[in-house]
Amino acid sequence: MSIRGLRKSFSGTEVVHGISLDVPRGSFYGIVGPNGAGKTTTLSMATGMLRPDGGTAHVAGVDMWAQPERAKAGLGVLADGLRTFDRLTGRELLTYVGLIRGMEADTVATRTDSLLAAFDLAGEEGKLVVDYSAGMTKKILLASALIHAPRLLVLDEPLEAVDPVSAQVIRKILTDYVRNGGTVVLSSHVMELVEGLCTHVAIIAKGELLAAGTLDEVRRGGSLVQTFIDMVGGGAVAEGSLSWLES
Ligand SMILES: Nc1ncnc2c1ncn2[C@@H]1O[C@H](COP(=O)(O)OP(=O)(O)OP(=O)(O)O)[C@@H](O)[C@H]1O
Repeated sequence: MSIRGLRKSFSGTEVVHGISLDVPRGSFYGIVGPNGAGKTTTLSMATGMLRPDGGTAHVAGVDMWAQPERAKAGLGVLADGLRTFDRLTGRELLTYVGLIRGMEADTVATRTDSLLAAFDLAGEEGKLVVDYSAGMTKKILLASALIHAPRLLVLDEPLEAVDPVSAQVIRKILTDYVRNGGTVVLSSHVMELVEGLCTHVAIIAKGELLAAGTLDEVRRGGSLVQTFIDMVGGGAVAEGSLSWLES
């Protein structure tokens, strides 16, 4: 994936100021940044969900906004807060997503079985997605992003609200996926996760790219948390400003 000069304004205020980033094929790319930095906005523009005000995004050489159908064919997306067809059961949702991707019904059925089992949702398959917990919803949406076997996965906060056992399962699925030639881009606030999983990392703050490269290039011998805090700046609470909280 390659993005060049992506910009976006909401109500006249620019929140992404021309971000460019190259994600090498086969990399596991972590995007980190403080709340409101512009990670979701940037990933939404790169994956064809939010029209940029300027700039371009290419997936496997295909221009996302000029040829969205072609660009999206090899892409799986887990968006943050995106609504889904939640009046379907987990099995129905996976079947629906597989069929609208143009896959054969037999293949959809086989992959649905294996995804429900892999994400430990097989026992819940009769439940409507609207009644799923936050972590279960994350898992079924991740399964939906995988059913057409994309070569690139873009995941916004894939482990948020997920229990430790499921998180371990998701980590293993993603690591195997990259080992077998896939490319993953994920945003996260959890530095340990990014340091443990990712080969590359980008730090975004206030709508700008502060650093990008391999994990070692970015953290330069230190920890990612320290690099992040040094670049983004600390968030000290002024002494006494919450004194009313003290008993
Ligand atoms: N639809 C919208 N309308 C108005 N402002 C928006 C909209 N979407 C995002 N913003 C603003 O754009 C900025 C960047 O938001 P974004 O969600 O991209 O940040 P983020 O880095 O993903 O944050 P977080 O880590 O908290 O999820 C924020 O100031 C946010 O309020």
